[in-house]
Amino acid sequence: MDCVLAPSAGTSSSNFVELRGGDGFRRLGFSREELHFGRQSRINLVSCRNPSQIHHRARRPVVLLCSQNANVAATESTSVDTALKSKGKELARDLKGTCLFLIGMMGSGKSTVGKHLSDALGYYFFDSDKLVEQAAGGASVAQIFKQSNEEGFRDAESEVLSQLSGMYRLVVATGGGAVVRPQNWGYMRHGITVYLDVPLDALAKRVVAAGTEKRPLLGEPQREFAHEQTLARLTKLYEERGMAYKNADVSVCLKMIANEMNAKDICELTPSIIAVKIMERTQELIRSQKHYGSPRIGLF
Ligand SMILES: Nc1ncnc2c1ncn2[C@@H]1O[C@H](COP(=O)(O)OP(=O)(O)O)[C@@H](O)[C@H]1O
Ligand SMILES: O=C(O)C1=C[C@@H](OP(=O)(O)O)[C@@H](O)[C@H](O)C1
Repeated sequence: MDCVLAPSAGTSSSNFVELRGGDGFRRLGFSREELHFGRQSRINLVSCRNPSQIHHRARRPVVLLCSQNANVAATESTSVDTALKSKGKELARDLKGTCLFLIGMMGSGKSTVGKHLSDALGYYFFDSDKLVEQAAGGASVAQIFKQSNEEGFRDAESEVLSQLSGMYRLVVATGGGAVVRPQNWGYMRHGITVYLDVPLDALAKRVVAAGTEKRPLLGEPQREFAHEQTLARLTKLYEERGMAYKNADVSVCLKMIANEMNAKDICELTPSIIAVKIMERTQELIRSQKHYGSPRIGLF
């Protein structure tokens, strides 16, 4: 189904989110309650059938894929699938609608793992880069960097995170650099932040394989030195941001998981396995916080 995240027509003070399917809003039957918006949120759900009526500082409405029902490839073993489902049900009960914000370096798997996670939890999945692109009228992240510099991209990213922070039952894949702005932590702290800690060498392999053109901060490496040059860029970025990632509520270190599972390499850790590990660690956090009393769980 498509999801439109956009401010309300004609006013700048109140925003809204609309979920709609190909057959229209009503048919899918989403209600304010089903979308689980916070009462204090600036975002109000309204029913609007014509997104072209929506204006926001002359930007087009944000249209994104909301992949709660997306087909996550069913290529993994039944036991992992079973663990994913049962852990998902358990954790969803504990979370009480609290959102999960995935943070980590480019290529750490925030989007890939996030979709499995949202599927297991029965949550909606949002990719903040995609929202930023939609807000910019469909321009790619690379184009936005060119047109508005990194600062312009970061402003749009903060705006998206600000809007998402008022919602419930979301898994959000943030951009790798979202952690550098303190204000973004204020937004993400409405939910639980989960750091995907992946070795830099593996990140370099993944992003080179996926193509670096979608990630402008990696530049344009020469083909024959793509791995080395990308690794060098990632290492520099990590030196600048590594400490920020450590602020996450939950850290999932792939090397540690591989050790625990006696896996030879982190390559053996499929997105589903990682999603299960994230849910286990998040459940531990919630259960320990219940003991001390957490202001962030159970708002919903
Ligand atoms: N657990 C994994 N094992 C192998 N490849 C992965 C894994 N997670 C992600 N990838 C791959 O790495 C690349 C980057 O993943 P992506 O989810 O886009 O990362 P991010 O959203 O953190 O930038 C993609 O090509 C994806 O298929
Ligand atoms: O690390 C970063 O600063 C960035 C990461 C990218 O997202 P991914 O982490 O999804 O690749 C994207 O937001 C942009 O290219 C900047």
